[in-house]
Amino acid sequence: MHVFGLTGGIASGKSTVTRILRELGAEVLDADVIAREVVEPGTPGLAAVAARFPGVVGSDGRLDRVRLGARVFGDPAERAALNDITHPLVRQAFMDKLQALEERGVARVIYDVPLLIESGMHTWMEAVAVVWVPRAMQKARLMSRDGLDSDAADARLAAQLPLDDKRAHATWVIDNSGDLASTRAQVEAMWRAMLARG
Ligand SMILES: CC(C)(COP(=O)(O)OP(=O)(O)OC[C@H]1O[C@@H](n2cnc3c(N)ncnc32)[C@H](O)[C@@H]1O)[C@@H](O)C(=O)NCCC(=O)NCCS
Ligand SMILES: Nc1ncnc2c1ncn2[C@@H]1O[C@H](COP(=O)(O)OP(=O)(O)OP(=O)(O)O)[C@@H](O)[C@H]1O
Repeated sequence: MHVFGLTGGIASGKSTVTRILRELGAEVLDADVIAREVVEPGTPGLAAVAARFPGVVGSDGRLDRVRLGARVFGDPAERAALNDITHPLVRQAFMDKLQALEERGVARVIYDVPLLIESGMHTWMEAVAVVWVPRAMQKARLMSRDGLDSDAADARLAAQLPLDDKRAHATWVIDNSGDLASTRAQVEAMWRAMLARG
């Protein structure tokens, strides 16, 4: 099975690229979705997060993501503590899903991971796609999509390697600074290249 990594930065356009890939018939696994599954109510993941970060589970038994985000995005040590809990769980769940897809005979899988390069997981991938935009555009899209002020956007951007550094690891760079038609054309070319690998 071919396993390709897809990454970018917050609000760089990974979801947009993923949507196009799925339309083309690609099987895409999303680390943000898996990261939510491993902290669903009743999971060992949520128990571990709750033990390390008191007060982040609401009265409904669900993770209060806004409160936890406020604790970790501006604080590298707290973020590292959260990553130490969640990342091994996300990795294991990804491996389980990959195995299930392999058993179904799926030939290629794309794994969408915001922190692919920060976590070193890009080295497991056959090839890597980076969804890139200039930093000022990334910040503007982040502020407008999530309703963040400038400081909150900067805190989230500072929690990730800059896109200009990530693109150095890319087999394919998708430049998402143009219109959606331009992005679509690049994604279609990349998908053809993935198919051509057999
Ligand atoms: C801190 C949490 C609760 C904030 O939740 P929220 O709903 O606001 O954001 P969401 O999960 O949708 O993430 C949005 C984006 O934030 C960035 N991000 C998320 N977690 C991290 C992190 N630990 N470090 C740096 N950036 C991160 C990613 O670009 C992600 O796409 C949540 O992101 C979380 O539990 N993070 C830890 C798990 C993780 O590392 N996930 C990333 C994929 S492995
Ligand atoms: N080519 C484009 N032109 C204009 N706006 C765009 C383009 N691509 C994405 N956007 C907008 O930018 C924002 C970020 O895009 P998207 O949600 O796809 O990013 P993402 O990388 O998946 O972000 P995250 O990892 O934070 O979920 C969205 O509001 C989206 O509608």
